[in-house]
Amino acid sequence: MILIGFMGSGKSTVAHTLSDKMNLPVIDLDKEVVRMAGMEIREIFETEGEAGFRRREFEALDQVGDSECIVATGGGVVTYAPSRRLLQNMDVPVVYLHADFDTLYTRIKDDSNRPLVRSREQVNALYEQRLHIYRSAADHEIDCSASVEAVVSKLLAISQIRRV
Ligand SMILES: Nc1ncnc2c1ncn2[C@@H]1O[C@H](COP(=O)(O)OP(=O)(O)O)[C@@H](O)[C@H]1O
Ligand SMILES: O=C(O)C1=C[C@@H](OP(=O)(O)O)[C@@H](O)[C@H](O)C1
Ligand SMILES: [Mg+2]
Repeated sequence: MILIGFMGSGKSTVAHTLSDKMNLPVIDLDKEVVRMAGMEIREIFETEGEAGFRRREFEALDQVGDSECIVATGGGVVTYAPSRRLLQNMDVPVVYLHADFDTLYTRIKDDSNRPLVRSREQVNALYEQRLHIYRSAADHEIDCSASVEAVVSKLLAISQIRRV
């Protein structure tokens, strides 16, 4: 299962709970990029720009291949066409974690680890730009403004559907 959605939708958090329940490993693409680059995300953005980060994120996604796991993507993975194509070609459900902007912004506004979290207006513009891309890239959409446990239950239900 591949989790997509805006920053703060809980992809990294719920991937871990889901992995415990499904007994599958987690791949958090941000962590893979950091590991493969030997640099923090902020450092990659500073030295290589967002374009460099997207290429590294693509390489990390490409390495997932067909391994059975829970993938927590970074919120911008869908903005890079080669990564979108990879997502499309992976034979696992892609789930979009959706919430309204205020819910997400409250979760991320004080976290300095995300270079694209700038002013509220800038982050809101990014959210508006990306909404339709998430929807067109996903097989399923769930509301992630509920508790982590509730979100995980919905994801478990989706994983059951696809197994039949
Ligand atoms: N369902 C939820 N309800 C409340 N807070 C959440 C929920 N999911 C995630 N969070 C919190 O939001 C922040 C961002 O979560 P994270 O998993 O890093 O999101 P993402 O990987 O999608 O950017 C974290 O502080 C996390 O604890
Ligand atoms: O939305 C984005 O462009 C980004 C989201 C981040 O991941 P999370 O969605 O896990 O915060 C991380 O990949 C990077 O800061 C860029
Ligand atoms: Mg994350």
